[in-house]
Amino acid sequence: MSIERRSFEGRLALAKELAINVANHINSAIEANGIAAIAVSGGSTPARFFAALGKHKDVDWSKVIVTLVDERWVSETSDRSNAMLVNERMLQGPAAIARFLPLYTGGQTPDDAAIERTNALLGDLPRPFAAVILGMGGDGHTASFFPGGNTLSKALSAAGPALAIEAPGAGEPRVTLTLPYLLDTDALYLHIEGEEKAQVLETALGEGPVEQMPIRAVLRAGKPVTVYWAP
Ligand SMILES: O=C1O[C@H](COP(=O)(O)O)[C@@H](O)[C@H](O)[C@H]1O
Repeated sequence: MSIERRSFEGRLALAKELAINVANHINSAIEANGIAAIAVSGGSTPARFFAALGKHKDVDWSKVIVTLVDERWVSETSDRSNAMLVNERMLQGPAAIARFLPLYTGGQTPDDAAIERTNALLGDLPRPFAAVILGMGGDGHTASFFPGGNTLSKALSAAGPALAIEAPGAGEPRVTLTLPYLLDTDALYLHIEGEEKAQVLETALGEGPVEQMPIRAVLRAGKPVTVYWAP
């Protein structure tokens, strides 16, 4: 495992520092390739980080593509939508001109046709990502790699880009980028907050099956991961 840990006294300080680092990765990718893509997580944790990143005036946001590592299969007007969080918190001010590629592409369920639409959209992404920022749930899921996921094994091994997944703890059906697709990135971060998640990470770093705590697939992939944590 190649894991660097960075701990902060407060969540705002973490958000600002993570935003500086991600902005630097974006700028390096733009300098090298003229364009940069990042994949971000949803849920509740990234809100402060999104706000901090979106304020960066040193980024040429017209050359940035933002997508999600995973999405709940709900419309962008739902308060469960990860896209809504990105739009409301990050894609404001300087970052409003960035291009956003959603994973939810309409319809009741992420059936084959819907995932085909998602994958067609993702075809516009430059590779590798400039940065991928993962989160983690209290059950050890990351992206939508949930314990008990009906397509978990494929999600952890397929080239991707995206596939549908359902799991008892996931709420709605979901779409997730696959692990190999996410690992094709210049920089990989895991952003977690709170004592409970610190404990979950400790457990995940120990021995045990990936199926029980799918975050282990990331931690064991051999790709350097920087963990950002604040209480
Ligand atoms: O459902 C999800 O949960 C995880 C963790 O979210 P948090 O609310 O505990 O921060 C998130 O990383 C993932 O993107 C999201 O879809």
